[in-house]
Amino acid sequence: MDTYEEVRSIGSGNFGVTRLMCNRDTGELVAVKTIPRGNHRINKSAYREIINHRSLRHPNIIQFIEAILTHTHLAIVMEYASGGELFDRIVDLERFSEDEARYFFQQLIWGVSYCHHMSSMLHSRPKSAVGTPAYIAPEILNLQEYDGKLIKAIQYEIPQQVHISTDCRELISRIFVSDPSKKIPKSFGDGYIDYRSDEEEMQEEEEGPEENEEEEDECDKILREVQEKETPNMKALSIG
Ligand SMILES: Nc1ncnc2c1ncn2[C@@H]1O[C@H](COP(=O)(O)OP(=O)(O)OP(=O)(O)O)[C@@H](O)[C@H]1O
Repeated sequence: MDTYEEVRSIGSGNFGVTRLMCNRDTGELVAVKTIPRGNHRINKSAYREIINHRSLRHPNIIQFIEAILTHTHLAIVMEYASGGELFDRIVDLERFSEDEARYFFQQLIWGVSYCHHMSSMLHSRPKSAVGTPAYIAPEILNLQEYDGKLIKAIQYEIPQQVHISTDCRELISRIFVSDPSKKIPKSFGDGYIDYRSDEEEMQEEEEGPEENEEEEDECDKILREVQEKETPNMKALSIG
């Protein structure tokens, strides 16, 4: 079961570390996210991530490959995106042309649209209240507390020296609005983005996700499946 060998570390997130690894049998490069086990809340989030991720198949979404359970960690093996961080690319180039920005934006919208479309079949909906502050929707950020202060108003401004088309300006002005009812309409993004009211979504965040029996069963099922393949320790992944 010594299938994957570490090549290097790629990055870390809120729950664990992601490494570039090589499948010894096929030579395929994969990304493996390892999450320490033990914390019930993290375990649940990780299982839900597996349940949702493995149901997705789309060219603009990283493909789930498999999950491996060890005594200490849960490892999610997935397709490796070799292009690096979009943010770093923008920083390196200093700025994108509108055509380049459109190229990436379109892919993002396709991926997100697909997730929203699939969310009716998945066991939890895409959430916007977690993650990196810079990427959080304004209405969610408005409610956050930083350094003990509650942020009540956010103003976005496009600097004078940035020249963008009227269409692009219009698009941005309709995305960065804190009133969900004034946001870009449903028809945007192939017509099937679920622009469920963010207030509804925030309320759900506050109350906590719905715990339904079906979801619990699914978590148990995944856990059992993963446990059947349980490997004794992280050596099975040849880390470090
Ligand atoms: N499949 C992948 N291919 C290439 N790089 C990846 C892949 N998955 C993750 N990474 C890199 O590893 C970093 C950490 O990923 P991880 O999924 O742990 O956290 P995150 O998505 O940044 O945040 P969060 O913990 O909120 O999910 C990412 O920022 C990215 O640079």
